[in-house]
Amino acid sequence: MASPSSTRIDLDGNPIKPLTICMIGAGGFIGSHLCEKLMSETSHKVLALDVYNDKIKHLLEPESLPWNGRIHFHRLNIKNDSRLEGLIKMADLVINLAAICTPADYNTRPLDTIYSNFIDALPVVKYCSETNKRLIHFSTCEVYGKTIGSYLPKDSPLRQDPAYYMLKEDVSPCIFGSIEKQRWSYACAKQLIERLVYAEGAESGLEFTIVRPFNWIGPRMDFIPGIDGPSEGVPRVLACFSNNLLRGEPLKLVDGGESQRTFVYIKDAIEAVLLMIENPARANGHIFNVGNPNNEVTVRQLAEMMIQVYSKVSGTQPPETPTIDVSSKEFYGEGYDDSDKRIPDMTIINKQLEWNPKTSLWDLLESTLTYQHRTYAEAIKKVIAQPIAS
Ligand SMILES: NC(=O)c1ccc[n+]([C@@H]2O[C@H](COP(=O)([O-])OP(=O)(O)OC[C@H]3O[C@@H](n4cnc5c(N)ncnc54)[C@H](O)[C@@H]3O)[C@@H](O)[C@H]2O)c1
Ligand SMILES: O=c1ccn([C@@H]2O[C@H](COP(=O)(O)OP(=O)(O)O[C@H]3OC[C@@H](O)[C@H](O)[C@H]3O)[C@@H](O)[C@H]2O)c(=O)[nH]1
Repeated sequence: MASPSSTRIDLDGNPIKPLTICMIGAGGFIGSHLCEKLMSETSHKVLALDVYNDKIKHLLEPESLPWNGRIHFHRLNIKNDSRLEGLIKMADLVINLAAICTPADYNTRPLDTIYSNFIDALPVVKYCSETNKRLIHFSTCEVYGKTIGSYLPKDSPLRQDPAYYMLKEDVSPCIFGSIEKQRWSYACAKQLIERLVYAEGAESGLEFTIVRPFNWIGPRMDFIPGIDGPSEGVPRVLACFSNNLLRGEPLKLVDGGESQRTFVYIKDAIEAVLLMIENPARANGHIFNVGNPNNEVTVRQLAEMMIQVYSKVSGTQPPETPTIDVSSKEFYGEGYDDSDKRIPDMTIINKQLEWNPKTSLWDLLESTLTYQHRTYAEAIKKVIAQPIAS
């Protein structure tokens, strides 16, 4: 690990000046890993904005930590807090991570989803544009929606042709379902804010980078229902399956678990974000896919792998019925729809930032499920042992 005090060098051999970064949504999954990286390996300062700070508490206290004074937490909701503009003005760079980004919310709370991903992000773009601050905005791979190939007949040989499924930033269309499929409220709001950021770049000279994460996973992702989140809450798939494994329940496969995803380890992905932060000349004006095209599985295969890995790291037997099928209507409610397949094209990020992911799916699941077991197994045991209130 590089010492924060040693001068860091960018990809073109120039020394990197310490920055003040205004990170909005710093208390979330990605934000917590990014703060950790910035504190342990760089000299940059972070103004960390969020409604919650549980996931970065270990960085904020005790005062004796080597990065004391380089990270300051500001508890605020960007919807309605006048301090936002002043904090952006204090920074050299703004990173916006704040969003509602759990699929269970997209069709059940579409208004909150659209407001969070579009309306609430507007002032951030506006202040950055007005005060000439560089912006790294977090979008999503969901802006691609479904692949072109998904509209071909099931047995069409063209489905094997990458031209029909590979997702390219500067070429692929954004294909969403009908308006009544409210699943796409999130993707559509993210697409519009991307277009706005891009237009501010074109018309007002905003220096921006847009990140499209492809299923980043790892420790601290979302919550375990009934332990550090609501009992009835539905997090993203890693936390759903972790919860099932911790409780010894079958893993639920939505619509047969046929959808395909590529998963990237959070620590690999954070390396890419650090390259963007420290190489503005190479990152500005670009939209980057950040994912691991080599880690593709169906959701069913992901479940099978997680069952095997969890059994290994916890020393427990897999559940007798390892998986069950549930309909999407039963699991997510009316208006759910899904992306069929998500393989990121890596040409642009390879060329601009020389970044490639390193960690295999098996290895990233092993370290993540070891963390899940250590963090939650005892708490789950206690909850299960409690008599149900009559
Ligand atoms: N994790 C992934 O694989 C993934 C994939 C695609 C896109 N993204 C995008 O990356 C970003 C971060 O995702 P994450 O996985 O860390 O999610 P997360 O939910 O863990 O983090 C988001 C953080 O933003 C905060 N936040 C939300 N609204 C806020 C508001 N109004 N004011 C202040 N803080 C607010 C939340 O409290 C939370 O801590 C999101 O924009 C998401 O859409 C993530
Ligand atoms: O218990 C579960 C949970 C989820 N799933 C399925 O697993 C797949 C992945 O689900 P996730 O919860 O990780 O969410 P998705 O990959 O669909 O979308 C995510 O990707 C990009 C980001 O912008 C967001 O974080 C989120 O929208 C979906 O096909 C979902 O239907 C299950 O089969 N069982």
